[in-house]
Formats: sequence, C-alpha cells, structure tokens
Amino acid sequence: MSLPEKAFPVSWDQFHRDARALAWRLADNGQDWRAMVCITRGGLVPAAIISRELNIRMIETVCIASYHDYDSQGQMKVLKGITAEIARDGGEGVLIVDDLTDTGKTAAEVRAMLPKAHFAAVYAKPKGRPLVDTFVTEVSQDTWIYFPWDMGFTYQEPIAKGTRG
Ligand SMILES: O=P(O)(O)OC[C@H]1O[C@H](OP(=O)(O)OP(=O)(O)O)[C@H](O)[C@@H]1O
Ligand code: HPA
Ligand SMILES: [Mg+2]
Repeated sequence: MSLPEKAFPVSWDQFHRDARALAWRLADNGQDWRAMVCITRGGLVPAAIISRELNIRMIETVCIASYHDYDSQGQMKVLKGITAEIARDGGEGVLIVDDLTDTGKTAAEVRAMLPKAHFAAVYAKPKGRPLVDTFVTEVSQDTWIYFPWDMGFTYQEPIAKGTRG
C-alpha cells in the first residue's frame, strides 16, 4: 500500500473535542433528529459522543466493509443495511455520522439509502466534501488521518535524523 505524503495524527483528546465541535454545529442547525445512523466501524466513536451531546437515543448502524489503498478504494460491501422504519420518508430527520469522508464513496453509498438525511463527518477531504452537510476540519487529499484507536506509542525519529544516542 502506498502512503500519502502528509500525516494528520489525532489524539483521543483532540478527537473528543472535534466530535463535540461537530455536535455544536449540528445543534446550531436546530433540527430535532428522530434517529442517528452510524457508519461502522469508524462512525461508532463520534456517534457515541454526538448522541450523548444531542440526546439522540435511537441509533442504527449501517455496516460497510471496503478495502482501501491510499489513492484507490476497492470493492464495497454492505454487510448490514437500515431498517424500513429508519429509512422511511427518505431518511428525513435522520442524522448520518461517520469519522471522515475521503473519496466520498462510503458517503455516496449511504446517501443513496437515505437521500433526505443529514450527513455529518468529523473530518473531510476535498473529494468527499460535497457529499457532507456538516463537518469540522478539512485536510488535503494527500493527507492520511491517523485515528487514536488505530495507534500505539512508538519511538519517533527526531526531525533532524541521526541524532539518536
Ligand atoms: O470517503 P471514503 O473513501 O469512502 O472513505 C471514508 C471511509 O473510510 C473509512 O472507513 P473504512 O471503510 O476504512 O472502514 P472502518 O470504518 O471499518 O475502519 C472511514 O471510516 C470512512 O467510513
Ligand atoms: N485515515 C483513516 N482511514 C481512512 C482514511 C484516512 O485518512 N481515508 C479512508 N479511510
Ligand atoms: Mg468507516
């Protein structure tokens, strides 16, 4: 897998702050959401934070598995869809939540299921941005976002190399 040029590492603290900032933006929207649809697995984390902030108790998942390379995305498989009750009226009054939108393919797939729902993501890259109604931070397309649940503590080379020891 080729790696993007730039790295955007996100700590738990920062993710919590950014997800809460997304909740503030959604609250300013003034809508009373009848349900949240969380795109697994990445959307589970912001969904927990946003559902708490906005007092949304009806939470549905849409389970999608896809293979990613940095600059391409392979097959996408919907492992579990949405109930008819959540999908009624084109998803009007439903809030869709994901951690980020990159190429926008995942967002397009879920939007097709719920054309009238509101799509929120914490982070957005330029290609995916047109598919998102509300987001917090945009990063460039050649940036990889490193989420805290994918990370561990490791030694970091000094910026000026060769200075160890
Ligand atoms: O805009 P796209 O190019 O479709 O990429 C965005 C999607 O990619 C990641 O999920 P991924 O498919 O890696 O699965 P995961 O959430 O289970 O980690 C991320 O959580 C988004 O759902
Ligand atoms: N970070 C983590 N997962 C992703 C990304 C990213 O930038 N793009 C698509 N899936
Ligand atoms: Mg995902």
